[in-house]
Amino acid sequence: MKLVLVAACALVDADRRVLIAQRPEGKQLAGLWEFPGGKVEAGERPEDALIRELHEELGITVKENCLAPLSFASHTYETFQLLMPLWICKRWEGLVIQKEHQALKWVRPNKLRDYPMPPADEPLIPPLIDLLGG
Ligand SMILES: Nc1nc2c([nH]c(=O)n2[C@@H]2O[C@H](COP(=O)(O)OP(=O)(O)OP(=O)(O)O)[C@@H](O)[C@H]2O)c(=O)[nH]1
Ligand SMILES: [Mg+2]
Repeated sequence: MKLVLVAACALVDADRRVLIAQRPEGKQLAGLWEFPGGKVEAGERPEDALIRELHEELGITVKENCLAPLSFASHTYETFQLLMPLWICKRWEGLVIQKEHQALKWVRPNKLRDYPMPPADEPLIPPLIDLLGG
């Protein structure tokens, strides 16, 4: 089965809330809430892919030394195997703006389960609660 590598990020604000974004209509898993990020292109470093996606999707500029690895998701979807490292980022340049998603929301980690997320994302919630204290 095809392995798809996706780089994703939990942006964390001063109140220890995490940014989630609602996937656009017409895309796979439309309407579900996800961590910003996207597919790593051929020959691209995952960190570069993430920095690129954060700029495309949210308009922010992130430096690589402001990305810390937190966990990863591995999930078997019907047509592909997803492998998705999740970085955490507390510092960036620019204001977060909604460019490609239906909506953006800052939520405390222990409230993430109130928002329907892709099935791959569930195991990423406990490490966020551990790190950020719920
Ligand atoms: N960004 C992101 N993708 C996720 C998450 N969870 C999850 O299963 N995925 C899956 O990972 C894949 C990457 O999705 P994506 O739509 O963000 O990719 P992309 O930004 O490169 O968009 P594009 O392929 O339309 O250009 C999708 O199949 C998506 O369903 C998540 O939390 N964040
Ligand atoms: Mg994306």
